[in-house]
Parts: sequence; structure tokens; C-alpha cells
Amino acid sequence: MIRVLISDGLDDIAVKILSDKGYDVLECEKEELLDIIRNVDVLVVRSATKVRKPLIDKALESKRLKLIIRGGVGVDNIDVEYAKESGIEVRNTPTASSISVAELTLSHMFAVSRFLHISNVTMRDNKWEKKKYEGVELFGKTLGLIGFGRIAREVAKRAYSLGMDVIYYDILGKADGYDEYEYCSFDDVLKKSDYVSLHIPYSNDKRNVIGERELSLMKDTAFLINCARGGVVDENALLDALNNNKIAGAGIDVFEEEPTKNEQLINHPKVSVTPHIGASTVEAQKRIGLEVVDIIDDFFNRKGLF
Ligand SMILES: NC(=O)C1=CN([C@@H]2O[C@H](COP(=O)(O)OP(=O)(O)OC[C@H]3O[C@@H](n4cnc5c(N)ncnc54)[C@H](O)[C@@H]3O)[C@@H](O)[C@H]2O)C=CC1
Ligand SMILES: O=C(O)CCC(=O)C(=O)O
Repeated sequence: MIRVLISDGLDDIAVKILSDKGYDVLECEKEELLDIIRNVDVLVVRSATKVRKPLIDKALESKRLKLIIRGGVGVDNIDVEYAKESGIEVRNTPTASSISVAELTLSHMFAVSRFLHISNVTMRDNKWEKKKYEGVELFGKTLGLIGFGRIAREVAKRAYSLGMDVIYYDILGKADGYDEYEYCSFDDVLKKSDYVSLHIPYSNDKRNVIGERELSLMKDTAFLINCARGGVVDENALLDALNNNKIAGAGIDVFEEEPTKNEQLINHPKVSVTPHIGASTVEAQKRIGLEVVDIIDDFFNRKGLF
């Protein structure tokens, strides 16, 4: 029987379909993984479980693990090269959560523009700070996207329909078929935008894409939104920029360390925070779950093992 181990959870419908199809489905906490990994064929994770060399080496003791699936986009929590060298296939679900992350990005843009984050806190403290909370409209402003892949394109479409001008930079260059948006250099996106939103993967080679230099290029009135990965932004440089009024605010879903202990950042009045919930919607998790089922079916049918 093909055994599928789910760490970090998977949508209930997907778990039921897998069981109904005859897979032996186990769910475990990440602390139990090292004990169980030798006895499974498939490992399904989200972002909390780190699949590094020690865990892969444990799996190699039995050579049973054949497939690791990241139920999500970023595979920075998996040592993909080492897994592949060890004969273990790694897959992800790249499109399933794009709309959810795009909507969260817009949510942070609205939050910081209209003080939703801070008035939710102060009103619970019996304060009525109406005069302090004169915000700005998104309409007519410029949104600058760093990275122009699947999520950024969903953000662009929505921002454009709100009356924003959209500019973008991507290491791959200008994208075909998007003439309503302007392609700019990296520095020009930072200089021209009222909102800079990051939609790039985390890379060990280029950790802090946004640091002191980049923040200094932004307008004093601009907002930085990070629903991509912690570590893409230098959190100390961001705090300095916020405290020195170098930028107007930030919306952050992802942190250098998760769960974050950066209390200065999460309690900052100019910052709207969420605990890495970009993909945490009913719809995205259902799509991810169903895609995970398809990946497992395809993999074992392809190998003639099921
Ligand atoms: N907050 C959350 O819960 C979620 C966060 N994410 C993050 O969002 C990231 C983007 O996801 P997608 O749009 O689906 O990926 P994608 O692969 O479709 O797009 C990423 C784009 O960034 C570009 N890029 C890479 N490095 C760059 C750099 N240094 N400067 C400029 N462009 C660069 C690539 O060429 C590509 O076009 C993921 O890698 C993941 O880390 C994804 C899903 C959920
Ligand atoms: O699984 C999650 O909630 C994290 C989503 C994410 O960051 C991703 O898919 O890259």
C-alpha cells in the first residue's frame, strides 16, 4: 500500500479522496517526522516543515520515500537539489493560491492606506482617533511590482481595475502581452511607486533584495508590501526606514523568522501584519489539496506502481 505522510495539514476533502482511492494516509506533527519518514512513500508539506539533509538522510535509510510535495509555491523550505540527487522527486502546486495571495496583497494596501490595522487596535482601547486617520486613495496611484510572475499578474489586474497605474520589474525582462503596464528598471520601480509590492522567491544568493539602499530610493509617502518571503526584506533596515519617516508604512505577511519574534515590527503603528496567511483561504487550500491528489496519482500511475 502506498503510504502518504501529511505534515502541516492538507484540505479534508483531499485527505478523504486519497483514502478513498486506497492510499494509506498518515498525518503527523513535524516533531514526529524523523521517526516516521523511513516508512512512507510520499511526504506532503506546507511551509512550516523544513525538509533538509538530516530528514532526507533518514528517509534514505529505507529508500522508500519517492516523492515530496510542497502544497504551495515556494520550495525554500526543501533542499530540492539534495532530494533530487537522492532520487526523490519534488513537486509543488504553483498556481493554486495565486488569487488568494493577490487578494491579501490588496488587503494590506487598503489597510495601510486607510489605517485599518491601527484603528482596529486603538478602538478596542476605547479611542476615537478620527482626526489622525486621514488616509489616501489607491485610485490614481502607482503600484510597482518587483517580480512579474503568477501572483504579481493577479495583483496587477486588480490594481489596474481600481484605477492604479501599474509598473513592474522582473529579472526575465518585459513580459509579452501586458502593454497596459510599464516595464521599468528595478531602481525606477522603487523611485516611482506609491506602493512597492514584492512577488519574488527567496534566494540564498540574494537574501535582502530590499535593504537600506532600496528603501532610501522609495518615496517618503510610499508603502512597502511583502507577501513573498521573509528574508527578501532586511527587517532592521525596514524598521529604520519606518522610524525615520523614510517610507510611510508597510504591509507584511512573511518574516525572516516564523513565527516572528520581531515585536518592534509587529507592534509598529505604521505596519499591517498577518501571520503568513497568503494562501490560507478555503478556496486555495481546496485547490492545493486536489492538485496534490493529482500529483500523487500521476506519479504512481506513471511509474506503474498503482
Ligand atoms: N504569502 C504567502 O502565503 C505566499 C507567498 N508566496 C511567495 O510568492 C512568490 C512568488 O510566487 P509566484 O508569483 O507564484 O511565482 P512566479 O515564479 O510565478 O513569479 C516569480 C517571478 O519573480 C521573478 N524574479 C525572481 N527573482 C527576482 C528578482 N530578484 N527580481 C525581480 N524578479 C525576480 C521571476 O522571474 C518570476 O517571474 C513565491 O516564490 C513565494 O515565495 C507564494 C504563495 C503564497
Ligand atoms: O503553506 C502556506 O501557508 C504557505 C504558502 C506559501 O508561502 C507558498 O505557497 O509559497
